[in-house]
Amino acid sequence: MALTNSYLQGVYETVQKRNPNEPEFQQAVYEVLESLQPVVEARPELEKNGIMERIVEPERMFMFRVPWVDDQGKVQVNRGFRVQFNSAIGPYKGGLRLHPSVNASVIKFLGFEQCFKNSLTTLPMGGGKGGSDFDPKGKSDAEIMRFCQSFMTELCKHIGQFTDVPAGDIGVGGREIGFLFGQYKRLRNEYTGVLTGKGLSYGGSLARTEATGYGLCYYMKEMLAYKGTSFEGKTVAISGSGNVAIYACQKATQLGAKVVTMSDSNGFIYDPNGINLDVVKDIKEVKRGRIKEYAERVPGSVYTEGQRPWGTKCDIALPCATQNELNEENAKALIANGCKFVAEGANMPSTPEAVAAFQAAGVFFGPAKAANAGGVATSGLEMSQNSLRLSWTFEEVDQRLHDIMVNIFHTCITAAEKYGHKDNLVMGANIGGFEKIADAMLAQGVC
Ligand SMILES: NC(=O)C1=CN([C@@H]2O[C@H](COP(=O)(O)OP(=O)(O)OC[C@H]3O[C@@H](n4cnc5c(N)ncnc54)[C@H](O)[C@@H]3O)[C@@H](O)[C@H]2O)C=CC1
Ligand SMILES: O=C(O)CCC(=O)C(=O)O
Repeated sequence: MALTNSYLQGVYETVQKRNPNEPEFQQAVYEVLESLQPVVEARPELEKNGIMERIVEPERMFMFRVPWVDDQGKVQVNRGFRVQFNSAIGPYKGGLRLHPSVNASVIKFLGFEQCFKNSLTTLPMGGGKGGSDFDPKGKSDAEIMRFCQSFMTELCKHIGQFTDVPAGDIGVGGREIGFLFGQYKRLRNEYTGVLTGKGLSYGGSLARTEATGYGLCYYMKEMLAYKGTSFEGKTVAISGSGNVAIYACQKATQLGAKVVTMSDSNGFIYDPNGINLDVVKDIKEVKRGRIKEYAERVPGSVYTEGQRPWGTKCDIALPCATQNELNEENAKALIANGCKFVAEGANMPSTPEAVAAFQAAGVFFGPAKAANAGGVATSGLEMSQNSLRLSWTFEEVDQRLHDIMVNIFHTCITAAEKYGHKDNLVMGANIGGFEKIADAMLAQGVC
């Protein structure tokens, strides 16, 4: 599909002019505007009230200096960001990413996507995102702590449990959230649910660690059931070996599939016997090492340097590493190898050309903002538990996560069908996420 609606073309041209040199942000906006064409045509009040012009412009974004001292006593300086994109349906909510590739474009694309994702969960959360170009790779625990404390020293002026609630993303897990929480508490002298993904001893939720990967598999389970099949006996290719990839691998295996690949930014491993997650967790969560060590430890597995896993024969692909990690050529290789189902665990891992290739070949494709919404949904459940001053059991949180993912799938199916694009989950996710935000913006006047 192309962007042919003249109103939306104008909105997109303004985005290009206002955000030059921001390819990821432009890519994310283009896809959403493309999907929303039938909605804008059916609902003239959206144009009259400037909803589209407003929804593509962040409410607020700030950038700040993050100075910290390394283990040699030298001062280092990184750049911090937070975008507070849209608060129509709740306080800003979204993760913090620590990776050298972080810049304004990456943070804005992630914040924009987060608005629609959070809306799909049905929980009251607006969209935000943040991070820094700090590279945690090879840093000591003490360096990570000093960086996190410096980052929070500025961030704490702008967030709060009713304003903006950050969480983890690439490079931010339990260790970092702990350091960030400690510094917020110290500076603000308040003990509140200002972050999610917290440790269980200080207000975290059971199942938040597993939630994005598990949620991805619950979404895929519905995709498979809709087409009359299941995970049982299927071969799955996963990219990444971080939080999302690890728990996607665990749940897919529990549901009867065999996961044969995982990766990191250096290369991928192939294990024809099914990935041994204990080994991956030891490498990635304990030793913080590289995935190639897996092939050194597990007989029969192979490591391929400098490649992604998409040339592997599989029924299901779950990209769980990073944006634009699966291009048109990769999509064609997956299709040629018999892959029939794809759901995105990472944010925007497939390029637009890859998505088009999947859809043209009849591959059932679940986009990130629906398929990986289980993480933020469970963050929403962590916020609920913090407000209630109660903790739910693992089973209770997992059941709620499951039900939310099933509901998101059916929201996508219904929204796509309503606007004449049956089974197009990209259209369904964008439309389903958009309508609640648009209705809230219309109700709240020009703001
Ligand atoms: N953690 C969460 O709850 C959620 C994460 N996501 C998305 O899932 C993806 C993965 O995040 P996490 O697992 O949390 O992060 P993580 O830091 O635990 O793991 C990131 C993984 O991606 C790999 N990676 C990073 N850059 C890469 C590159 N350029 N090429 C290949 N691999 C690369 C890393 O080696 C690692 O395996 C990201 O796109 C993130 O935005 C989406 C929803 C929620
Ligand atoms: O749990 C959260 O608040 C954010 C998760 C996240 O960053 C994402 O959904 O991309």
